Amino acid sequence: MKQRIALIAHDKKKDDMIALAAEYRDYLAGCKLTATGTTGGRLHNELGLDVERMHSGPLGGDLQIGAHLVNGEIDCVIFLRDPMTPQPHEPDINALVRACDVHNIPCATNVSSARLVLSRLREL
Ligand SMILES: O=C(CO)COP(=O)(O)O
Repeated sequence: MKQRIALIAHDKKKDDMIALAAEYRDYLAGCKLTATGTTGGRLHNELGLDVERMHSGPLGGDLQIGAHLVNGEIDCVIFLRDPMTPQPHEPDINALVRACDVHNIPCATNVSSARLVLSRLREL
């Protein structure tokens, strides 16, 4: 079955997300991808990936992804958070990361951990 991966990046981490996704483009193209609105738009426009787009994060996109995850529809979350910038939707961000922990879903929150997770998933 296709791996179902959620991709999310805060604004200052979006270039990192694009570079990361470009590195794993062939693998990701074979996955079922879900993303928050702006992140998903860039992944589609710049890398041609087929991505199901939720609302933008500040408008509830993290919560939508969290709901999919709770329903058992997400296998892995790559969430490049910006630890240096306060976010208006901090409670939503925490809720998504918490949902990953509650449901034991891998959640990579920086590029190094994302590379480890994606490299391993690619081998499965
Ligand atoms: O804010 C975000 C995650 O918390 C990301 O949302 P966007 O991808 O819409 O910028």
